[in-house]
Order: sequence, then C-alpha cells, then structure tokens
Amino acid sequence: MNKIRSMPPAVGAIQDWLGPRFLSCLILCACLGFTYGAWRGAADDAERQMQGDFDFRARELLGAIAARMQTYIQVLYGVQGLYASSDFVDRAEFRHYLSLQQMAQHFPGIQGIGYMRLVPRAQRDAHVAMVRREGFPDYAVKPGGERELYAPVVYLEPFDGSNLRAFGYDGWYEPVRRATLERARDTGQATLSARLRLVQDGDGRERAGFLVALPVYDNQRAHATLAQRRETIRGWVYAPFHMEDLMAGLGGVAERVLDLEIYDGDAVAAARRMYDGQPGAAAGLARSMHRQIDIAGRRWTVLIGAGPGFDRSAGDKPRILAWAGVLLSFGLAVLTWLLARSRADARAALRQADLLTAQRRAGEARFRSLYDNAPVALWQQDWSAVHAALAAPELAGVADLADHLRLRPELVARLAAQVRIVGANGAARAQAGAGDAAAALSLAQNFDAAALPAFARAVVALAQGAQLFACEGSFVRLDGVARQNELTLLVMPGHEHSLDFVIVTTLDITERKRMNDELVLLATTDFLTGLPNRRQFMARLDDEHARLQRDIDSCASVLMLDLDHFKTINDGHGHAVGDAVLRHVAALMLDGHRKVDTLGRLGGEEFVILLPGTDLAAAGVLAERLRQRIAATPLEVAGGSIAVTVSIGIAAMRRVEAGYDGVLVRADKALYCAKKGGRNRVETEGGAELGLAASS
Ligand SMILES: Nc1nc2c(ncn2[C@@H]2O[C@H](COP(=O)(O)OP(=O)(O)OP(=O)(O)O)[C@@H](O)[C@H]2O)c(=O)[nH]1
Repeated sequence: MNKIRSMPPAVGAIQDWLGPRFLSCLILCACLGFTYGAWRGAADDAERQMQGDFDFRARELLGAIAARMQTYIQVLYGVQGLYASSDFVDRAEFRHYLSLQQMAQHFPGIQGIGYMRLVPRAQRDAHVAMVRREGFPDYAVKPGGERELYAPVVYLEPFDGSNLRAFGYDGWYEPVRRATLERARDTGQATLSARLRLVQDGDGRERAGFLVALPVYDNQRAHATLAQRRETIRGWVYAPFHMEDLMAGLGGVAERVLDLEIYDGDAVAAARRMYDGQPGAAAGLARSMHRQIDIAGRRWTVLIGAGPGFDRSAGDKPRILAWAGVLLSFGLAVLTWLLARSRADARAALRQADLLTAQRRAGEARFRSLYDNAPVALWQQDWSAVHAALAAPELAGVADLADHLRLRPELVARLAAQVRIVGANGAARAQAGAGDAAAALSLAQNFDAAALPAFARAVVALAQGAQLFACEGSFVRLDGVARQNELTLLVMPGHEHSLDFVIVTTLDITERKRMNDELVLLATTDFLTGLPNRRQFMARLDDEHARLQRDIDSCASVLMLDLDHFKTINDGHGHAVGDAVLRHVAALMLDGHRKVDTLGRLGGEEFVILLPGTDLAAAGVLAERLRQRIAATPLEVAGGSIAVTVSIGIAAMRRVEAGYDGVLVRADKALYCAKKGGRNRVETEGGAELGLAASS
C-alpha cells in the first residue's frame, strides 16, 4: 500500500493501464500454450489409438479373409476325402454329402462345390453317354471341339440356377482354369486360381471370380511323386467363388469404416482388381495398409484404408479438448483482466483519494495561513446550537421571528450564549484584546449587550436561509473597553442546513465613527460658540416647518438676535475680546434655553433661536427675558467688564408659507425695527402689540 502511495501518479497510471492487459495476455498465452500442449498430446494419443485400432481391424480383416478361405478349403478337403474313401462317387452320393454340409447356412459366399472329371479324348463320348444316362440327355462337354484332355464339370452343388450353366463346362479348355488344375494336380494341394470370370455369369455383368481346386487321384495307386500324380489324376473337386459374395458381410462393422481392395497377384492394377469395397482408392486414404496374403498357392495383394468415418470418434477428443482449452483460456484471460482491472481501479481510486487528500490538506493549510495572517479579523463560529434551538417547538411555529425576538430580549441573550467561538485569527484576537489566548473569547467580543438586536437580526437572516449577513454593532474587549464594529457573517457552503461553520469578519469602526461624528460636528456647529451653525439651523428650521404642515394645531416662533455696537467692542478691545463676547452671549443663550429650542449662530454677531410650540406672545416673553439677562450680565475681562446688549426681532412660522425663509425675513425685519428703535430691545413682526421697550 505504501509502495503504491509512494509511486509517482503517472507511473502508477501507466502500470494500471498496462498491468491488466499484460497479465491477461500472459494468462491467455500460458493457457493457450498449455492447451496446445494438451491438444498435441491428445492428438498424438488419438493418432496412436486410431492407428492401433486401424492396424488391429485391418489385421482382423486379413485374418478373417484367410480364415474364411481356409474354411472353404477345408470343405473341399472334406469332399476330396469323400473321393478318397470311395472308388467312385456317384451324383447322389455327392449331393447327399454336400447337403449334409448345409453350405448355404454355414459357408456363405461360396458359389458352389463341384467336381471336374478328367476325360481323355478317347473316353469323351462314353463320358457324355454315361452322364446322359444319369438323366441329362442334353449334356455335352462345352465348348465342343477336339482336344487331348477334357475336364468337364460333372457335379456341382447346389445344382440349380446359374450353376446349371457350368454343367459340362470344360475346365481344361480355358487357360486360367487349366493352369489352376495343373498346379493342383502337380502339387496335390488346394490351388487358388487367378482372377477369372465364372461360367455361371451369363448375364454379361463383369464380376470377379476365382476357383479353388483340389486334385482327386486314383485311390488304388500311389501319387507321391509328380509323375505318379500326373499319371493317377482322376479329377478335381473345386469351388467357384464370386469375390463380392465371399466378401459380403466379412468385414462386419469394419467394412463400413474400412475400404478394402483385393488384387490378384503382386501388382495393384485395375485389370487385376478382384474386389473394391468402396469407390476411390484405399491407398489414397489418410490411413492405409498394404499387405500380401498367400492362399492356396495364390498371392493376393490387399489394400485396406480407413474410411472417413473411422477417425471421427477418436478425432473428436483432441478437438473438444482444444475448443474447451481455448474457451477456458479466453475465459481465464477475461477473468484475470477483470480482477486486475478492478485492482488497478482500486489503486487509481486510492491514488485519487490521496491526491484529493493532499490537495485538501494544502487547501486547508493555505486557508489556515490566510485565516491566521489575514489583516481582517476572522472568527470561526458554530451556530448549530442556535439552529437547533430555532427548530424547538417554542420557535418553530413562530410566524414572525424578527418580531418574536424583538419582544423577547432574554431569548435573544439565551441564543447568543449558544454560539460557540471555534477559533479567531490573530487580527480577531488583537481586536478583542485577547493576545494569544482565545479561550476567554465569547460572543460579547462580536455582539455585546447593546448589539443584541443586531444579533437577533442576524439570527433571523440565517434562519431564513441567507448565507451572507452584514450589520453594525458594538462589542466589548476583554479589558472591558466598549467598541463599535461592523460584522459580516458568511455561512460556509455546504453548512447552510446546520450552521455549524460560520465565518464572521469584524471591523473595529470605533475610530471611524468618532471621526465621522467630529466631521458631522464640524459641519453642523459654529466653531466659535459651539452652537449649531447656519446650515444646521436651517435644516432644523426646515424640519419644524414640515412638522407644522402636519400638525395644524401647533405653532413656532423664531427669535433673531444681533449684538449692539459690536464693532465698537471689537475696535475698542480687540477681536479676541470680540470673540469672547460672542461666546459669552452664546453661553447666556444656552443657559436659559428649553430643551426643545434650537439655537444657532447665523454668522458674525447674529444669532437665532427656534422656539417650537411657541406663539408670538410667549416668544416675546422669552426674548425679553433673554435680552434682560444679557444686558444685566456684562463680560468680565481683565481690567474691567464689557456690557453687552442685543436687539431681538421675533416672527412666527406660518403654515401657509411654502418654505422656512419667510419667517427669517420677517424676524429680520423685526430686528431691524428693534435696531432702529434704539437697540437693546425686542420687536415682533408688526411689533405694535407687544410694545416692549428697552428697560435699561
Ligand atoms: N471679534 C469678532 N468680530 C466680528 C465677528 N464677526 C463679525 N465681527 C464684527 O462685528 C462688527 C459688526 O459691525 P456692524 O455691522 O457695523 O454692527 P454694530 O457695530 O454692531 O452696529 P449695530 O449692529 O448697528 O449695532 C464688525 O466690526 C465685524 O468685524 C467675529 O466673529 N468676531
């Protein structure tokens, strides 16, 4: 396993590709080789077996031919014995003897057994007359003609059918027969003739035949020598054969699978063919035997060939073995390929898994490095307990979760306590003032008590399937310092249904907020007096005008103040003292103002006060009280005090006016009247009703 894992992936892939093919080819070659060897051995065995079988059957067939011929010769010897025991064998005796032999039953294939009597020319006529007297008036020696010796067939059993044609036929006349008879006479042995055509065959059909003849000598005289045998010869017992009848049934089963050809003599020639069991040359067959057998002084050449059916059964075995071996070889090769392939697949899967693991580890390491060293504060959190709590019956059926949580701050606090801080990177720990110890961190370092509403909004968003949620809030550092922050919650892909992996980025925005506040302050505050500046006051005036549009029963007034003879103070005491006077007046204004009132410095030595819910009369009272206090409160400076008075113009805001400018214009007009009226006084728009005058 380790070897596989330590292997380079490319090498492993090549091995996996080659391995199954090489192994299966190896198995295939080995099995085919084994099959070839087994087939070769089986074929050789089959060949040996078939050759042995053939040799056995062929020898058996040769033996059967020889044995049958010997049997027939024995029969002839029996007939010869009949003559030896009697000086004269008459026709009835001859017939009786052969009928006892039951030739048709015991000696199939024999055409008959007969007797040829040797008749010199001088005795021919007496012979013919004698036979005619036996009841054959038409008897004659055939063919006719004058010859020295005749050997007519006198007896022939069975004496019927085609055998009748041979009755009287002169065997001495025809050379083949004569040579056979002479040889039998001279040797005293059974003699087999050359191939001949039997006299019985009168139908013109060419059938190979032969004779076997045995000499019959004069019983009274010795016939030990050749001369004596020639002197004492009386006739021949003989048997004519049709070769095909002789061979019929001789081979039995073998005949069907063996082709047998028999030739007369030593040569294999068509003219000398005596028997041909099947068409075609036996010598041309794959398996053949060439033998010569000698029967009764005659040589036959025997050709035996194995017919097409001979090898079939034995030849099937190697073929079946070969096919089975080939099929088994391919089967084993396929099986090997499948096994090797699955093993290679498993190895490839293992390597792939290793690769993925390495990639995952590298990815995790990169993520860990990025996470740890990111300049952004990152928190790894587990919100699964919150997720589980949301599924609880108490919250599961709630239609409006946001509203539900808003009304139950204690539940929100409980949920917040269930968020688990899994980790915090360096920036996060630094932000929370935790140093290297992250164990003390809690959700308060993300959402403090004041920020729990923001936490509740986050809970609602995540519960509704949001993957990203951003908000502002506040947190406490571990040293107790309260800070403001900006949070972004990201539910990691694949963890939406468990919320067990949430990455939170936090940004400490306390400084930014402070600077923003300062900028706002700068933009809205008069730097010298600390009162709202002109822009801020106008915005407030606009809001109040809008409020009056909505609230028809309400009212509002505006006081416009201007320091009297301020130029003189500046000129007399210096600009810095002038500034101090301005701050002094602003402080007096602030000191007595109501919370709902808005004070402002429009510019220079000119101030305004917006009095919501105050009509002209009430505004007049307030203005007069202010004027008096300013007039009664000089500014103490080094070396004395500086008296300060203000003139005040009052105007009421009117709902009918389109904008807020009108009230300022009218207040300014009233102020102008107050200046013109001698300063240090209060005038209302149309100011006659109040008729207030300077009290100093
Ligand atoms: N020290 C100081 N002086 C200012 C400031 N703004 C405007 N002034 C001065 O205020 C003076 C205003 O003078 P005027 O417009 O003539 O008004 P006044 O002298 O008060 O006369 P009346 O308004 O008619 O009573 C000028 O001398 C300006 O320079 C400021 O912020 N600080």
